[in-house]
Amino acid sequence: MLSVNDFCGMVKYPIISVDNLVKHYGDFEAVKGISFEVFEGEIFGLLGPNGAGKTTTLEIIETLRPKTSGSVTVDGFNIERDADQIKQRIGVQLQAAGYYPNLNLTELIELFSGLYGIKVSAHEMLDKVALTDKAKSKYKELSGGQKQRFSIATTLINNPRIIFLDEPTTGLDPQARRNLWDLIRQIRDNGTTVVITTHYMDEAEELCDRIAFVDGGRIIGLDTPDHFIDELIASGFQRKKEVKGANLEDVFIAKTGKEWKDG
Ligand SMILES: Nc1ncnc2c1ncn2[C@@H]1O[C@H](COP(=O)(O)OP(=O)(O)OP(=O)(O)O)[C@@H](O)[C@H]1O
Repeated sequence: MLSVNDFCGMVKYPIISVDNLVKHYGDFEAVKGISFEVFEGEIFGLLGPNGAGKTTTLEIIETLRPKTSGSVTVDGFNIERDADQIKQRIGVQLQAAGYYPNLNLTELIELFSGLYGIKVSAHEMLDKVALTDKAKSKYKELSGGQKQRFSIATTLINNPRIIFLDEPTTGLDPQARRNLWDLIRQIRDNGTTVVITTHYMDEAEELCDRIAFVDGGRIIGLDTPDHFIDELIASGFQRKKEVKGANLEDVFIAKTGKEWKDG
């Protein structure tokens, strides 16, 4: 039966629930009892400085690292009891070091799909990330932006419900970053929930539907970027200097264009 909320389009299914999660590395408490939910179909950002505990939290949710205490469910499955079901439903961006140097992109996609025990069209996967013209290239021959796009393609092979991207735009130039944001939005719009970590404030503001600020192993705020900013302004905050309606990056993009420059 449909609820009133269904008619308003307001029903939000918590596809990830993290409750009082704690992680110790020896005597050091890296994650100090954090709780949050990620809703189906959103881009959710964990935003914070180096060492805040973002990657640790992500790896526990991905079932790649054991927790110390607390509970985590992913699409209704428990990270300890149902790790296999969770792995089938998620896509995780792999580290570059994991790619076989002598295989081309088509062969790598075929290899990964074989590991999942499924058959996908390598051309279709590369098309999703605008890399069909690099189908015969080796990973090491790609630019930074192309490498990131390829690694995002590998997260989509098993048609996951959720993908996890750990600092996906680090080291990219402005065009490549903006193009990657477009790609991530497109993935969200096609129905996949996206969880990203970043320490770039502009990236979180531009890309994320909701963000959790993580600092020293704790969540110190969770909201939409708009609400965070409105709340700060309502509290009387004013920038010291009037900010111009554009910045140097906008000038650069306007002068150089926004097409795939790295291809
Ligand atoms: N395997 C480990 N053994 C011991 N300490 C660790 C380990 N992994 C991470 N830490 C520590 O836990 C804390 C959180 O690390 P984590 O990588 O989760 O942070 P982060 O927010 O992802 O940072 P970054 O943005 O630098 O990736 C850091 O102080 C880090 O040194």
